[in-house]
Amino acid sequence: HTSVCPRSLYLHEVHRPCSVMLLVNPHSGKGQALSLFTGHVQRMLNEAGVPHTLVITERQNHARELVREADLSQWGALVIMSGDGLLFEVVNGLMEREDWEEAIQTPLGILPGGSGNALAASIHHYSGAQPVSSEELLVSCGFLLCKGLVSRMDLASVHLGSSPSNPTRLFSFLSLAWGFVADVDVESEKYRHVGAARFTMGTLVRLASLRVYKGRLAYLPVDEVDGEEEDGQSPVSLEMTSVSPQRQPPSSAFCSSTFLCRPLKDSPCQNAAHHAFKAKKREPMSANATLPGPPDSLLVPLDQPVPSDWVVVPEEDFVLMLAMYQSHLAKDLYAAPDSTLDDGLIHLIYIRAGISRTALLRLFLAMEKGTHLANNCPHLVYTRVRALRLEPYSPKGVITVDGEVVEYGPVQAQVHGGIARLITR
Ligand SMILES: Nc1ncnc2c1ncn2[C@@H]1O[C@H](COP(=O)(O)OP(=O)(O)OP(=O)(O)O)[C@@H](O)[C@H]1O
Repeated sequence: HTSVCPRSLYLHEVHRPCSVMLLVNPHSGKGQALSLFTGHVQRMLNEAGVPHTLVITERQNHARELVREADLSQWGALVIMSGDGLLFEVVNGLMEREDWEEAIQTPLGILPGGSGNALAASIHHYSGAQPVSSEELLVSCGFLLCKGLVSRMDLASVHLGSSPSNPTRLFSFLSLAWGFVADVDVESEKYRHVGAARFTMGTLVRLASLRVYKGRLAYLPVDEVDGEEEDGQSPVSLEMTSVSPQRQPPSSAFCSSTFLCRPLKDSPCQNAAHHAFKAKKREPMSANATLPGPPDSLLVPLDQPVPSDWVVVPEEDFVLMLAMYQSHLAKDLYAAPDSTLDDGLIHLIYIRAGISRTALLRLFLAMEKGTHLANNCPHLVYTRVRALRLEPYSPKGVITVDGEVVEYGPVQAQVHGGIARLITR
C-alpha cells in the first residue's frame, strides 16, 4: 500500500503511505465528537483528497491496544478526534512497542473533540493564529490536517514510584500537574457538559476551598545541561539549548493526490456507539518501567537522592506545581507562553503557599492571555528545566499527566526533545 507522494519527493523525504487512521472517541467532550467530525472535517478531508479510515473507540485503552498491535506501515498518520486523553493513549501505545523508535515517528494529528483540547490549542497558536471559538479551532486543525505538514514534538518520560522497587513509566506530550491545577482538572469533570468553561467553574469552586499541598520539588535547570548562564527570565534560544534532533523544515505526512493513495474509506467499526462514558471514572494510567523507550540519562532511581547538580526548592508548601512542554493547558489557558513544540524544555511553574485567593484568581484570569508570568507575583516561580522530581508528603492527592489521573506518589520526569512527530503548522 505504499506509494510515492510528489510532495514528499519535493521535500526529499522518505515517503509514507497516504492513508490516515482517524480514531474518534464518540463520548469525548460533550459527546458530539462524531457529529463534529462529520459536520466540520470530513468534507474538508474528502475535498483535499486525504484518504482516511474512521475507527470509533469502544472503551478505555482501545486506541492504545490498537496502535500497539497495528501494522504501522499501512498508515501515513494516526489522527485522533477527542480530548488529549486519547492522544495520550496513542503515544503510550506507540512507545510500548518493541519498534518504539520507528513507531513514534508515525505522524500524529489532533482534532479537538474534548473539553480541554490543550494540544490542539497549542498547535493553533504555533501556526500564528489568534484564539478562536471551539468550532473554529476544529476547522483550523482540520486545515492543518489537510496540509499534512509534520514537525517534531517533545515527549517527556514520566516515572511514577509509589513503589520505588517497581516504578512505572509513561510518556507525556503536554503536562504534569499536582496541587490546584490537577484538582481542578479532576473535579471539573462533572461540568464537562459546558465544554471549555469547565475549567473556569472548577477554578472558582477550588478557590473557595483553597488548600496547601506539602512536598519536595527538585529540578535540573537548563544551564546545568548546556553549560550556559540561565537568567530565568529571557526566552531560551532554541539553537543554543535544544537537545532535540536538528530542526528540520516541516515534511509531508501523506500525499494529497488521491490517484496515488489508497481509496477513501469511511468505515466506522461495528459495535461502537453505546458504551457508557463514565466521566473520568477511569483507572489511573500505568505502565511498566521495563518498557522499551529511550534511556532517561538525567534521572536516578526514585529511591535515591537527586544528583548534586539539581536545584532543591527550599519551600515545602505549595499551591500548585505545573510542568508544561506545550503552550496551552486547555483551549483558553495559555500557561507556558515561551514553549514551542520541540524546544526540548520543561516549562516549570510553581506557586508557593501564602498566595491570596484574589491573587490566584488574578493569575488564572491573566493566563487566558498568557500574561500571568509577567504579573510579578512573588509567590509564582517560573523556570525552564530538563528534568524534575516531586515527592508529595500528603498521603492522598492527585497527580495528572496530560490531564489523566496517574498513580499518586513520588514522580520524576525528563524531556526527550523532538522524538515524536506531529501534524502542525
Ligand atoms: N468509547 C469509549 N468509552 C469510554 N471511554 C473511552 C471510549 N473511547 C475512549 N475512551 C477513553 O476516554 C478517554 C479520552 O478522553 P479524552 O481526554 O480524549 O476526552 P475528554 O475526556 O472528553 O477530553 P477532555 O479531557 O478534554 O474533556 C481516554 O482515556 C480513553 O481511554
